[in-house]
Amino acid sequence: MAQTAVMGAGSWGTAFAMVLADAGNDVRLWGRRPELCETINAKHENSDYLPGIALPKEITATHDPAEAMAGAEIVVLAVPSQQLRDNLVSWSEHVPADAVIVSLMKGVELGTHKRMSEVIAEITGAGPERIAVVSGPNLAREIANREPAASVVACEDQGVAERLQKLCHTASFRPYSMTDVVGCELAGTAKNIIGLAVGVCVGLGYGDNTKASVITRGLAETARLGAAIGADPVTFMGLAGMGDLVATCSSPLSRNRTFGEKLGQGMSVEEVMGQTSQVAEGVKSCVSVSELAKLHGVEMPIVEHVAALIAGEMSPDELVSRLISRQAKPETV
Ligand SMILES: NC(=O)C1=CN([C@@H]2O[C@H](COP(=O)(O)OP(=O)(O)OC[C@H]3O[C@@H](n4cnc5c(N)ncnc54)[C@H](O)[C@@H]3O)[C@@H](O)[C@H]2O)C=CC1
Ligand SMILES: O=C(CO)COP(=O)(O)O
Repeated sequence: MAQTAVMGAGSWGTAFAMVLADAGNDVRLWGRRPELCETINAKHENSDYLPGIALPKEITATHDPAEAMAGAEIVVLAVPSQQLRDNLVSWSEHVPADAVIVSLMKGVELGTHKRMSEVIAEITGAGPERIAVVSGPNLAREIANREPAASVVACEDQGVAERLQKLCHTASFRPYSMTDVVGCELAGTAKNIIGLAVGVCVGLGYGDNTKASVITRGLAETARLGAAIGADPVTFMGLAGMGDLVATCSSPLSRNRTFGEKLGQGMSVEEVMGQTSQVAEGVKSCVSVSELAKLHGVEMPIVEHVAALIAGEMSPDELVSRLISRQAKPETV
């Protein structure tokens, strides 16, 4: 068992802190707002993000990053992807030199096109044997309700992945280990964008054939970019790929799918933003992933159309009709 720090007390940071505590670890949860930390410590509940869920007593919250990470063997990062860089710059002096840094985030940075593990390596100087990713079909509320689910722990060092796997294996959470960090991160990021597209179709009133078509072709274009950036193609068939895509695209709990659904119903991006208190990563990552694909000469039509929709360059109806009327071709990845 280990001393762990979870940096980010939103829905997934808190739910994953529960997983770590259930697995027998000591958990310090860093929260941005002191008053939320006080409530968590006093009431053992994160009333803002997971209301009604009793947190294990082993979780203590703090607003002080130095206190959160003091002596931590495992540092878990759970803030919105576009906010990671700024936070990590201010936290890096407190990250213990030998701690394994675990990303829960599912996004690609705007401007740099870097995956979160690349941002972590750049800012902390940690080598690949100290950087890991957890990703899979893990909607925070279901995990916090201790509904059974599987996930993937990826680290280039298989031994480190296996250690983390043991540290977060509980009676309801079953992690698998793997070494494909690139594939895991890309799959997690792209599924948010495909989830937005599926949500748009749901909002327009389309049914399961449409959803399944977008999911399947979404996975194909994700795997295409994966092949270009060095991912293992098998990852896209696994929990971080197909698994997470199905969970996100099927569930009303998904913020990305819900965001898309509201767009499909006719709301503007600004209107939906105004109603959304939690992060829908695909809204930003559609731009960075679309640019990354272009840099690698890879076509990602669904991602590109979602980026155009978010930029206000096309309507939900146009998104669907333009994708359907693309030139006919063989079904290849
Ligand atoms: N919620 C879920 O079901 C899952 C989320 N994820 C990923 O985990 C990451 C975190 O997501 P959630 O916890 O769900 O998001 P959230 O929106 O529920 O919470 C985000 C947390 O980051 C904090 N935050 C926001 N802006 C910040 C800033 N500028 N500086 C520092 N902290 C800031 C918020 O106060 C909050 O504590 C995302 O990349 C998401 O895609 C991954 C798997 C499941
Ligand atoms: O990543 C998730 C489930 O695995 C959560 O999806 P949303 O961010 O769309 O809610």
